[in-house]
Amino acid sequence: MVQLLKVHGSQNQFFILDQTELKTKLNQEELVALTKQITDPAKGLLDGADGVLVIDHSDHDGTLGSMQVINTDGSIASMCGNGLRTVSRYLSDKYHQNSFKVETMDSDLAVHRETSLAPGVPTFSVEISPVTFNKESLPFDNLDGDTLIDREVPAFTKGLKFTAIAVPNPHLISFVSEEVMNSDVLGKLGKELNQPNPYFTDGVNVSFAQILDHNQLFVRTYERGVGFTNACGTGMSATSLAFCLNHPEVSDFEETISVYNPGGMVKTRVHDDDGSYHIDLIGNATFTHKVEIPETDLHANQLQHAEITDTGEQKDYLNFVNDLKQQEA
Ligand SMILES: N[C@@H](CCC[C@H](N)C(=O)O)C(=O)O
Repeated sequence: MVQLLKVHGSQNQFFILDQTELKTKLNQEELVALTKQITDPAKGLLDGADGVLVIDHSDHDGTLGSMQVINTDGSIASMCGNGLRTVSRYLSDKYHQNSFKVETMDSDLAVHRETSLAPGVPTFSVEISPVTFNKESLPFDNLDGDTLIDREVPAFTKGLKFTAIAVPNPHLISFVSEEVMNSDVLGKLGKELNQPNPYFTDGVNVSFAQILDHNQLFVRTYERGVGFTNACGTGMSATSLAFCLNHPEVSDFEETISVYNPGGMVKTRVHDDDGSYHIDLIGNATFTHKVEIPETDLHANQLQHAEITDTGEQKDYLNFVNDLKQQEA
């Protein structure tokens, strides 16, 4: 039997598969097929998820393992902030270390265990970097200029300003009113830019943000390869950077920013090292279920013999979210 975990960061949900625990690792084709099946709300397990996080060995200095991110549609993402927190907890528990690095597609990122956000809510801080703005790294095309920072793009939506940032996965961000946040604009734009289109040929994660107060945001994201999610960690990190750059009167580099999202709340801290940026993303790493499954079934993409155990952790997470709502009221 092999153990998978169902996990979430701000209720952005994933299954974790540790390839190092298998007799025979799943090949890339098997991983993609498993992801499409297990994350499907109808055909998968536990109402599906937003992707699969695949852990493997890493031989890089200071790392305890590597993480590959597979979106629910089978596309591969270079990074996942909420996912990295849960992978960090998994590796931290497995190797009894609280501060280390995790190899991701583009870089080895520093992570560490943090003081819990609330009782029973394990919390991790992860580094979000490298950060770039140039059109080649996102990539984008057919928009004026080599970067897109706080500019109107009428082809996207009239009257809104957009900022494009790679962290290193691609994000398009707009600061909007409450009315626009509650409209169907984000859903329509997210869908348009994640089907064949002349602007973001590889698709893009689209986030709308509302400024709530000094160093306080609400962010909602339509994710590439997934659709609407409860939260997107890299999206909230990129949005925090756009907040510091575009709205300096209500935000501070190096200070804690509270980022509320439909799945809860995270904290970010944006660092400016002489124009080179990186972000700390701090939030929950919750394991909701353990899934035991025969290894042969995993290779054959058959899920009917999976045995599921509830960890009981979600109760504490929901208490944390309820406390946030009470503080708001
Ligand atoms: N939910 C993630 C981002 C996952 C990848 C994204 N959909 C992409 O394709 O870039 C996060 O928490 O960062």
